[in-house]
Amino acid sequence: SESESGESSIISRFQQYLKINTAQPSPRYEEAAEFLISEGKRLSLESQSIEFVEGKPLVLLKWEGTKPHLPSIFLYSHTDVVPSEHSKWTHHPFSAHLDSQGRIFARGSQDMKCVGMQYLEALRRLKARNFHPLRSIYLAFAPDEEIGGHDGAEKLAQSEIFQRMNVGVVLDEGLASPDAHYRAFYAERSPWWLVIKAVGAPGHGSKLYDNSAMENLLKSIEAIRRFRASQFDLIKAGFKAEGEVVSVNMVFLKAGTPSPTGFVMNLQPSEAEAGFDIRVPPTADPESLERRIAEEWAPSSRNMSFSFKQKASTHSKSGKPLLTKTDSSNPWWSLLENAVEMAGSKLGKPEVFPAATDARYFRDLGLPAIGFSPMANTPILLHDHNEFLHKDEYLKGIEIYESIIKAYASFNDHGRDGASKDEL
Ligand SMILES: CSCC[C@H](NC(C)=O)C(=O)O
Ligand SMILES: [Zn+2]
Ligand SMILES: [Zn+2]
Repeated sequence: SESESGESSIISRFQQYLKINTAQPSPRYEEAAEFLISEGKRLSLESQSIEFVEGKPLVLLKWEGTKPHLPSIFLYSHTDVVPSEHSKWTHHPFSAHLDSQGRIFARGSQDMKCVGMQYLEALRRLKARNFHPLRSIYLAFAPDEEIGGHDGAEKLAQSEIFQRMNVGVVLDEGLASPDAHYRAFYAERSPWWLVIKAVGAPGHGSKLYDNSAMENLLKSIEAIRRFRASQFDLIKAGFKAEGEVVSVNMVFLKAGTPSPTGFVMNLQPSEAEAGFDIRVPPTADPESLERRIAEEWAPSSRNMSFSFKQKASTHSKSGKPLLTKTDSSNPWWSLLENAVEMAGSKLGKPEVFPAATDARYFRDLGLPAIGFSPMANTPILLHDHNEFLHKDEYLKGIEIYESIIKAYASFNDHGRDGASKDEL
């Protein structure tokens, strides 16, 4: 109806979703699921709420195609958001405040409640225009992306439900673009969360001797910093994009002998630890990085050991790097590019997502997955204070998805995309 398709009701539905506090570590998943299912029903979509893990519903909506045997279109989003420091925001992060400039402030406005609602709004428009998809369209609203996706996307990807969906292509989140081009991601860097530990003889704080735990750890930190600088230099010189180098950042340091007043100042401790968030692009050689860690960063010859808190693989089980093709062998990429152009916009150069998204679970199955959040002319504010999205960008994004979904759901290459599944 006119009232449902008007700008103010579109924005108010977005605000309604944003106001549901789904922040980790205790997201209100039930409330979000209830809202999404009722929205799905208003659009006459088939809906189900799946609890792979109790209390963590994943909402799955379906618009059946007229050729339901063709591989389906899978529109993915996560419902959880990261926590926020309320006092540092100009508007409360769950108020979804619309300011006089048209900006909507909320945690999740960019990451990624915008995308989830834009999918729904695009379907609403397609239905209003009497569009009939050839391929079935699935929408998933999944829990727990922000804490690794193990109880959400990972379980879905491994489920029989997912197999039966016969997915041909996956859309998941991307990043905002400060310029007029939209960004699209064909791969992502794999997180390796490394902890290195040094041990050494304790001793008097005044004594110079070799092989103390602190000295051993510092040698590693120096080597790691040199490597970090070499990678960062490639970006600074313009040779590589952010997602194309190995990033290493120290995220904790743990050493010293505690005392009631702080730390004991004249004792060299016998243990010292440091943690690093490392991100490995799919084009890097993971074995050479592993060797570097074992031989230079945590060599047992220097009384060091290491472990991983997380070590996502850069390659599939069959040994292929986890990346979605962007050349002519992947029709979904050019369909996306064309659909964005049809809607009057442009895509930038294909990129590697610098962090991790749930798309990795679907690429791991051999499926083409594209990271795309239609936010142009927008500062990148995911996980930041005062995350916002301008309402005009949000509305434009709906048109973009309308164009993409129409192209994807109408694409008929006579079943060949099903056969090429293994090639990503
Ligand atoms: C390994 S699960 C953590 C996922 C998180 N994703 C984003 C987009 O911030 C990250 O890359 O740290
Ligand atoms: Zn996200
Ligand atoms: Zn996030």
